[in-house]
Amino acid sequence: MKIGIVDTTFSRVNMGAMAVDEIRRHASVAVERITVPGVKDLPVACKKMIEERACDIVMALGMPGGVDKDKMCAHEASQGLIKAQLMTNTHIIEVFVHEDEAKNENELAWLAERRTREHAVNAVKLVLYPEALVKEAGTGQRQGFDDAGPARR
Ligand SMILES: Cc1nc2c(=O)[nH]c(=O)nc-2n(C[C@H](O)[C@H](O)[C@H](O)CO)c1C
Repeated sequence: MKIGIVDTTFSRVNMGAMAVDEIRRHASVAVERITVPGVKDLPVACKKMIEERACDIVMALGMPGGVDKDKMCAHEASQGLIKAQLMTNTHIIEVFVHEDEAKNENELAWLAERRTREHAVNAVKLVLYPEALVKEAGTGQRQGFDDAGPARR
């Protein structure tokens, strides 16, 4: 079992290091990591992780900036990641933390760490313990900010 981690230098938080650390806390698996400049470089890097480095799942970690051009880049990157998943029949967990989700630098760093770590656990569950995710179905999980919880009537 091997998990790939791809992150970016554009990000203001070392999301890759956090992902590796969290995976190590939950599973004894091989981890491959590479860093690319920005989110639009993630799709091909993730595809290479799957096809050339035999990863069973990959985390794509990125931080889109707050201006319209950044949001466009993030959307394009997202589409590339979906395409890479379909081409390889392999999950790529997209972990994007938009700079404007946070009200200040402190919250940005906190949010990036929490979302990265929670999605790292999701990646481990997807490949090693898929039944654990079935148990969480419909529970309104969120990665980063608080869970929404199940809707009640
Ligand atoms: C405008 C822009 N915005 C972002 C961003 O918000 N977040 C990010 O990670 N990368 C951005 N980039 C860089 C591109 O993703 C990519 O790295 C370059 O176009 C080189 O391929 C660009 C060019």
